[in-house]
Amino acid sequence: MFGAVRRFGVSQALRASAPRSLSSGLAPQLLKWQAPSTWSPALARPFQTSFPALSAASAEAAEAPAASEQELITEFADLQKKGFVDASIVQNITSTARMGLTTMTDVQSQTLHQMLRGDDVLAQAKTGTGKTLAFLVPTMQNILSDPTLNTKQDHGRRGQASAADIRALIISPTRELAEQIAVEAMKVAAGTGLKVQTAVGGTQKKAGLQRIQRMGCHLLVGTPGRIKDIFSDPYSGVSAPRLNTLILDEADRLLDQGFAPEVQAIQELLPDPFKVDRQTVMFSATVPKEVMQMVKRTMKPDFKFVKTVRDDEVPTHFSVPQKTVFLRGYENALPSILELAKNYQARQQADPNLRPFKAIVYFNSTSEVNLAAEAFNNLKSEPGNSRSFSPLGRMKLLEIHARLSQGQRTNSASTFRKTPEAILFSSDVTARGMDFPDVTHVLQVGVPRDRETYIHRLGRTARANKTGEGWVFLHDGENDYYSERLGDLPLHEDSQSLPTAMADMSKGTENLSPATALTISQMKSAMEEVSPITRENTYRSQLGTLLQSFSSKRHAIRILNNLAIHGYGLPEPPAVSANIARNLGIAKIPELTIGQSQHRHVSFGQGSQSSDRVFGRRGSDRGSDRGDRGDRGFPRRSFDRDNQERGGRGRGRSSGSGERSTGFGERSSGFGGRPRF
Ligand SMILES: Nc1ncnc2c1ncn2[C@@H]1O[C@H](COP(=O)(O)OP(=O)(O)OP(=O)(O)O)[C@@H](O)[C@H]1O
Repeated sequence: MFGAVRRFGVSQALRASAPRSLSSGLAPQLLKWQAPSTWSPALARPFQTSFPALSAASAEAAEAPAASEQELITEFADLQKKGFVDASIVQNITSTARMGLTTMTDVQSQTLHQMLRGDDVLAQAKTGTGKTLAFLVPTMQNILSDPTLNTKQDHGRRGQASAADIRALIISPTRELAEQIAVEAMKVAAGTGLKVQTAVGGTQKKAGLQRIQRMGCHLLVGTPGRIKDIFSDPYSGVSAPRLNTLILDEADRLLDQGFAPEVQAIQELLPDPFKVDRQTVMFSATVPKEVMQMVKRTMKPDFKFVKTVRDDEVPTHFSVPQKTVFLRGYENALPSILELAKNYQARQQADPNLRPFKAIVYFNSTSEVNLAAEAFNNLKSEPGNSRSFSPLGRMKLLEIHARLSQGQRTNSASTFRKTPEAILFSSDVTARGMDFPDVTHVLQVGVPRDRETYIHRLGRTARANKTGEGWVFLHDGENDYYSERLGDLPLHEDSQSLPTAMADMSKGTENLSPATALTISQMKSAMEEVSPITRENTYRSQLGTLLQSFSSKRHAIRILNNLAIHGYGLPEPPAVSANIARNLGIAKIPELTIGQSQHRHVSFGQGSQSSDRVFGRRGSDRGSDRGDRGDRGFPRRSFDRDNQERGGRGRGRSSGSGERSTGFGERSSGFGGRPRF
């Protein structure tokens, strides 16, 4: 009987049993969580549900053979054979014409019974190990088994579903991830009659609501802002009076301070768990300690913690070489990336077994993403010859970040997904959960804001048992910050592969090898084609982020100034408003130019004598509060929480969701915003 064991009548023997070890050799850990000493019954009251009176389904459940529930199932086909999961679902997964999967991953096997049973589950497994299917399959099965949906009669023709039929809600921190989960859910649900709908920001709310009303919905996937919006709107026509499953994908992100208020608000808008029992499920590759407190407060006290990564094991994949390149200056970063791509292409031409170069390049601010994408798109194999081809041939060069419209974001993501050879310049909008096939390289410029960000970004490669490489590009001066955050990860310094990384960009190219000289000239020439306003604004936006990576602010500004001149080809470092300088605590640093600037086209080597006119005086915080207003194009507000539901250039904050707006240092994902509960 499909899903018969859900929620009801779970035997103590079953609860106490631990699963067998999997073939992977990893010792699986199933931790039955004890109510922590800090756990307060009053606080958790809504989640301490006494189980509802037995229904017809529960009577069936009581009869379900407990022994089979304990069995660790590792083949998808066995889910059907042993009566745990509906045949259509299993066929959708196993059929070679569809998903073509045979063996379950550790996290899929080890969460199955708890999920089917309706337990609260926290699952931690490495990136790219199939967590999405791990929560989708049992959740869908539970919906199919729900007696109140009268599924058996309706099976395969559940066209009459209504907008009030939502049984499961999946929340994801990003729009792209929500869409991706929904696409996977629809594949799994094909032919079952289950209705999957999405509710994400950046799309037309009204059209989405009408779709849900017209077609009905059993499983809703969305982003926090839009979900909250829908459930708090009495006129939305969409409600979930019988919702009994709440899933937080990328749970640690959803419980951090940027999202937690919205997620909590959503929980309050859901049916009273005293009246409608609710299973809460959380999945992520990372569960930092500080998030555990929040998890404990959100889940039932006896929730199950399924962990397929050992405490003493590094959380990244062994199969991914991870390299650190120390740069002479930040101006060497883009030429080094160009060199890496060209080198790989050359190797691939010689060795057809190598997969095409498909890389994601992460930066810590959206301005950097935009600048890098523009510069790479301007590349010419013969510097200065606009008719020459790109040195990267036909490689697609894409960008994605929150300052693009949702349409542009979706377009970039889907083009990157289907293009074999491409570079995606990205903010953290794609760092979590995105399943782009065949990514060969993940490159990170600058120290990521925290260890979790590094792990999730790196996880965009080497998914589903494939291989890949990770590279981090840093300035020498960031070493302390780097060691503090990533010191325990298996990163190895590579000082050989990329000579461009250590070239002195302030000098001519005479003493460099022809290949290095050409790469640098190509990059400098491409950068000159980018508008000076874009380059200047990128400098300003980097101030806030870079200052946090260096112990000496003055040192950071010198490094940034070198980048402005030798990397961005500006005649001198752009002026920064007095207000911003004061806020950042750098107003007294002599190397900082304070004031407003006028732009005109400039190119490498023109030097400061041909500089933009600078108003205000160097190293002074004089000037006025108007300073930042006068900086044309200055990113006035942070587009942090980059990976969230906002879209559209320059739109203001649309909800009180904890979005951090600092007005400077638009680090792409809320730098420093670790959750504190
Ligand atoms: N049992 C399986 N066997 C082989 N491939 C699988 C299996 N389950 C899922 N996959 C594939 O593995 C890829 C990664 O899956 P998924 O996106 O669910 O990973 P994840 O663990 O959620 O990763 P992340 O932590 O990055 O969110 C997908 O392409 C998916 O189709």
